[in-house]
Amino acid sequence: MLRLEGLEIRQGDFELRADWALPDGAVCAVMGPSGGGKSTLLAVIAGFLAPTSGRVSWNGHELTALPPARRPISILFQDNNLFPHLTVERNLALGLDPRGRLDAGSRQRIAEVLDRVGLAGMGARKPAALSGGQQSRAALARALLMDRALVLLDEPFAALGPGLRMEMLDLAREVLSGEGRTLLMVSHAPEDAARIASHIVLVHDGVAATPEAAGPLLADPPRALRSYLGR
Ligand SMILES: Nc1ncnc2c1ncn2[C@@H]1O[C@H](COP(=O)(O)OP(=O)(O)OP(=O)(O)O)[C@@H](O)[C@H]1O
Repeated sequence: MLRLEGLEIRQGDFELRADWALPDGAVCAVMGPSGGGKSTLLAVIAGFLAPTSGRVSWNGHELTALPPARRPISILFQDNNLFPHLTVERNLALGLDPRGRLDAGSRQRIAEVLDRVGLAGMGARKPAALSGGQQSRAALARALLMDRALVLLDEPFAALGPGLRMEMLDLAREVLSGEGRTLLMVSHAPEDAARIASHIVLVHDGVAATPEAAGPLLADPPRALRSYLGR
């Protein structure tokens, strides 16, 4: 279980607090106005930014002082973070091993996940030879190979058209949250949350609020969420 205890983040004039836990297996959308602190919250959970005070823990183990690579977390951001000079297979190998070594076993596992995300046979291509949607699939495959219990997604599919975005959200839920992993996803689009989220964290006015069940919250949004949703 992801737990944020007495978390405080300060950057210049900006302040954000959070104090909650997220149930295992949740697909949680992080929503709120621009500049509210959604990406900052994910950066602290991932370990790219240290909080001013408070703790981040996973299943009772404190993560606050651990570097990103030692946290049980994989990350999927909008630019996909695929290395342009490496083949898809090599890019994925980096999800298995920091040096990206390839042996028969890793080749087999990579072929399996490529198949699972609909990219069978495309391992030898470089990212530039893939469409935007296929690049998103490759990044998803790498997150899947990393096999970490918590997956952070920061608007991973924002550059895709609406139909393809929904397809990728469905695929992300299907392949990433299938084995009890917890997903935390920043999104600007309420339809993304309505599509896959079990929970919503509303980030506004300096607070990342306790996760709430997505269905009731979207059906009867509080004022802060209403104005964000444009209702
Ligand atoms: N290094 C920094 N120093 C001071 N303030 C910063 C720094 N980095 C970010 N901020 C501020 O922190 C606040 C939160 O930014 P953040 O990117 O987390 O918001 P967001 O909710 O993800 O926004 P958006 O939806 O526009 O992506 C913003 O007001 C931003 O200006």
